[in-house]
Amino acid sequence: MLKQALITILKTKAPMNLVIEGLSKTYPNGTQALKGVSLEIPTGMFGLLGPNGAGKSSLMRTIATLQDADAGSIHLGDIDVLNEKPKVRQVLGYLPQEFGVYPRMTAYQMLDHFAQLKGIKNAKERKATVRALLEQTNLYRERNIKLGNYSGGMKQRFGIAQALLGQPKLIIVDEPTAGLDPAERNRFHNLLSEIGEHMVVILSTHIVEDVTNLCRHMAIIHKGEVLLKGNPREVVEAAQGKVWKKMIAKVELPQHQQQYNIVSSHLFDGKVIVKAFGDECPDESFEASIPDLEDVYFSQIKAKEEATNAQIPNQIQE
Ligand SMILES: Nc1ncnc2c1ncn2[C@@H]1O[C@H](COP(=O)(O)OP(=O)(O)OP(=O)(O)O)[C@@H](O)[C@H]1O
Repeated sequence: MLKQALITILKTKAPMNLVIEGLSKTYPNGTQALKGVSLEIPTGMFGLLGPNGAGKSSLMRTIATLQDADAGSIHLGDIDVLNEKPKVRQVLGYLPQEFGVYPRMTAYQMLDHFAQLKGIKNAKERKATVRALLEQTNLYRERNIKLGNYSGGMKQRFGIAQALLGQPKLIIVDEPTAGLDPAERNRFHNLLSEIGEHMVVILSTHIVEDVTNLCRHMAIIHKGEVLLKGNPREVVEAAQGKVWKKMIAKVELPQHQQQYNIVSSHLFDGKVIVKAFGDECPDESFEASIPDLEDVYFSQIKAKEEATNAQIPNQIQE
């Protein structure tokens, strides 16, 4: 019975792609949060990577039918997301950035309540579904603990359990691992990757490691624009021979930032390792470094920042 319920939860008919085309959004205060975003997101884990304020939540909320766009389209399979909101809500599981729970209810009571709201009326079916989800998210043993006493990681796993109710075809998780300790993060990663085998899972995050570890496809977004998209491994391969590193004293950092295209700096053993990005080795004081996704991410963000800053004087002249 339990196994059957789990299979039912995870079963999807045909794989569904999420296709976003030319999506734009400007808030009433004039902030342009999305500027013509286009993405094709297949079944599996998709990482949407960007710093704070990049536009990730705006995009997630629009896909989750919680806010409207000014222009563009979103299709999930044959569902027109912007114009068929009730249909989307039937196949959507959403774990928002701020996920509120009733602290005095136990996980079991709350999930049972959510299951009723999702329309699972049959008590026997609901019991099996709730149990299967608590098992899957590794919370069954803690099912009778009040949610107010859950740790951050347990709350996030509970958030996934509620998002999985109703056999979703699309799961959206917004910044889910912020604030989790390494063990909890690891557990959460395992859970997400298991789910990602069966449906479209969009993971919005500013934590590069989450995307490296989990995602088959990704995009980097900043200032409302998609800067790069692809497979994380291929994206990193394309940066081979372009990352250069050097160890310096802390006091030398400002001068290096001025002189070279430094994309990141990490403290190491009381010193600083700086990394520069470029086709040529900056000079003989640098050595070649094996690139990783963080190098690519920082170089993209920096290039975008510089391009935006370079535009400002032109705008003033006009
Ligand atoms: N309701 C709103 N009204 C006005 N501006 C908004 C609103 N929501 C977001 N913004 C602005 O839109 C831009 C994108 O914000 P968004 O929350 O989508 O980014 P984010 O990548 O999710 O960042 P964070 O991780 O900090 O939430 C930011 O400049 C933000 O200040």
